[in-house]
Formats: sequence, structure tokens, C-alpha cells
Amino acid sequence: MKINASLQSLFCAVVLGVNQSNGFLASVSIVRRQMITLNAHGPQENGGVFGFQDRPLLKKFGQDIHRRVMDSAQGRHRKGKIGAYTSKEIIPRLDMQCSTAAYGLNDLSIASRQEIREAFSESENTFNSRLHGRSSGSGCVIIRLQGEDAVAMHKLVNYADRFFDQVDSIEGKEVADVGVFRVANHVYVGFDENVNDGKMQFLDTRIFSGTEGGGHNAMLLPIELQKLMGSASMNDAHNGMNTLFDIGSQITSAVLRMPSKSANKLIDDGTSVDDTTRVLANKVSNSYHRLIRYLKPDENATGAAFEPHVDSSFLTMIPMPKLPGLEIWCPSRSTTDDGSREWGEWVQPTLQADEQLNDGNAYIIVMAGHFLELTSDGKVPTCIHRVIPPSNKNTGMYQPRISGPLFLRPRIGEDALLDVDNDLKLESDKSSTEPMTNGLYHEKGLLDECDKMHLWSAHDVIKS
Ligand SMILES: O=C(O)CCC(=O)C(=O)O
Ligand SMILES: [Fe+2]
Repeated sequence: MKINASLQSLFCAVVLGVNQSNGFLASVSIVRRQMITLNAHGPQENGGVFGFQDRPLLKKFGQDIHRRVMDSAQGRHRKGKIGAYTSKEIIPRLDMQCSTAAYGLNDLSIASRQEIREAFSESENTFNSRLHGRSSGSGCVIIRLQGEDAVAMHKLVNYADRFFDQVDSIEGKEVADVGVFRVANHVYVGFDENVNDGKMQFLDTRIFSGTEGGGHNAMLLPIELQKLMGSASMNDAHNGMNTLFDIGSQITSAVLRMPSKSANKLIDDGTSVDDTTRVLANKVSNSYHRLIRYLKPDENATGAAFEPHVDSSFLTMIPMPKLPGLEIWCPSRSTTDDGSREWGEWVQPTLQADEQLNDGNAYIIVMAGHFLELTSDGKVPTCIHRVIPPSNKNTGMYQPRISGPLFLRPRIGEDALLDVDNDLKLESDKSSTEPMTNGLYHEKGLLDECDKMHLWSAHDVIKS
């Protein structure tokens, strides 16, 4: 990635010039940090540009997810047992590689589109139950990368560590002072050093696709990062994000059987689809990368550092952090004698016995967001997850947990309209033995209601 001086000054001009009333800036407003904080569930705003408040099934979809999150928060365990499920038993694992990778995994070990679909889909009573053991499926899968893809992931993880080292240094003060900028509705970048009453710190980074579309002109925002981290580090960060974007786009289009034209239209992979647009918001990715540092919990703190929630993404992809803490809700697939569902279990996604974080491979925790549940017509459950702080009884050397999720989201541009017949389930897989079931979370009529809708606008309805 080359960041040229004129591009930087263009962005600075845009930032500084928001109050001017020329057309280029008309749809952009950028607000300084004093007025905005990033909260643990993402920045909240009322209303939205697109306002589809009259979609009852979509609203119900959001309420159902909310109810599942509340149920999980009570943390009821299967048959009252704690730790009855293990990651190995119920969180599926796949080998993948970037579509551009030059290293060769043999075809047999790379997951097929059908295997990807199976791993993410729930399995109440279908043939893929072997993948989820006693769970009906959590929407979480661990992906293993090798070769150059693994190197790109390790560099992204090192970048995260270096960023927080820099924040703690004198120079880091500058980034802390930059704070959070609003670029457009739900579009923020910047550093918040005090999220959720000091429980954690967030750096949200987005890709500005540059004046000539994506590719070589793209740069990461906030631009102050460049000065703090240096261009080699920013290159590593951008490369790592591109690896995640590539894997995430492959997974999303496999799960939804999307043709590549639709994937390009709907999935924001950090590139711009419209080189000619003069609307700044369309040049800043809706997908974003977040660095999180969990701070030492209060002596008296109880409960989760990050409460149970789902993400507003197609997929959230986290290079396996060095320290544990993330827990996945794995609903049970069995029912009790009276026919009611047993609840489930919180499970930490872990490596298998013969794997280590430094074995040369890279491991990514991939979680389905609510957009994947929506567009898969309820076949893929959105992954409910939480983060448990390190035990505060352990008063020895405190090591803050660092995590770096990438949120792969729908595009925000007005062309990103969902065309159900043409975008979803088009790819006919004649040889497939997959039964066409509706899935546990299917809601009759929901996708019809969302046909021809600007997909990202569902965010407002689901959250409301
Ligand atoms: O810290 C983690 O690993 C997960 C963070 C998370 O769930 C989020 O940022 O939405
Ligand atoms: Fe999350």
C-alpha cells in the first residue's frame, strides 16, 4: 500500500472541510471525539438514512435474536452441567486458503463450498449433525490457514501488539487525542481509550479506497496511524485485513451460494465498486477492523467484560488471540421429555491437542453475524458470544488480552440492493446431497419482505 502525500492531504481537506456546502461533501459529516464514544455493541444512532421501519418480519427477526441473546446470558447449561461440551466436539474446523495464494494446499484439504455451508449451518435434525456434536450449531467455525496466508495473519497479530505498545508510549498520546470520527451513518473510525467504563479500548480502522477506486491507492483510516506505526506496519495490517476479507468473502458466498457478481455487489471487502463516486461515505468501507485491549478488571468486578451479543456483520473474523476469554454460545440440539429445548453451553474455541499458536499455521475464529442468518434464510445461526475477563483473583502480573476482529459487512452504497432470486441460492449444486430444509431459524416470508431492500438498512430495523 502506498500512501501518497496528495491523497493524505485530500482526506485531510475532506476532514477539515465538512462544513463547506459543496457537493462533494454534502453527505458527509464528521464529528469529533468529544461527542462520540465507541460502545461495546458498536456506535448507536437513532434512525437511518434508509429508514425501513415498516418491516414487521424483519423487526421480529431482530427481536428473536435479542431473546436468544438474553436466554444465553442466563447461561443455563445443558442438564445443569458445566463444561459438558468441548470446542473439539462442537466447533467445526476447516482448512482454507486465499483465492490469490501462491502456495499449494492440495485440493483435498481445502474445504469445498458445500463443506463450508455445512460447517456454518445449524443441524437440528439434518445430516450434518456430526459436525456439531450435541449442539445444533453455534455459527462459529475455526479456520486454519497455512503458508503465506498464515504469515499475513501473524503479521496482523504483531501489528495489534505493536499498536498498543505505541499507545502506551509518549507518541501514542497523539492517537489517543485523535479520538473517534463519524464518517457517515454508523461509519466511525478512531481510537477510544475508555470503552464501557474503562473495561476496554477500541481502535476502529476502515479502508479509504482512494481517489481511483481500490487497490494501490487504498489507505487505512484514521490517517494518524500511519505516523504512529510507520508504513511497513501499515502494510502488514492492510495485507492481513485483505487476507481476512478474501477468506470471509469466500465463506459468505459459499454459504449463500452467491454468484461472484452478487458477492461483489453486496459484500464490502474493503474495495470500492464505484470509482467515480464523489460521495466520501461510499469510499470508506462499511466493513472494519477493530483492535481491542481488555483492561485489568476492577477488584470487585463480576460478570463478562463484553456481555453476550451478536455482531452486525456477515462474518466476524478473529485471528486466534494469544489469551483466551472469548466464549461461544452453543445451543443444545436435544430436547427434554416435555419437548422443550435444552439450552446449551458457553464454549471457548480452542486449538486441538496437536496444534499451537506458533506452529507456523494461523487459526481464525469465524463467527456468523446477523446478516448471515438473515440472508441464509435462517439456516446459519448468528453466533452469540461474550468475553470473560481474566480471573481477578490472579493478582500476579496482569497481561491485558488483545483481540483483533474484522467485521465483514454488507456494502453501504445505494447499489447494494438485495435481489433474493438472483443473489441468493442461485448456484445449483446438482451433485449435492444436501437436503433443502428450512432451518431452525427460518421465518416464512422474511426474505420476501427483504427483497429489493438495501441490505445494510436492515441494521437499523434489527437493532431497533
Ligand atoms: O474480544 C474478542 O475476541 C471479541 C470481541 C467482540 O465480540 C466484538 O468486538 O464484537
Ligand atoms: Fe462481537
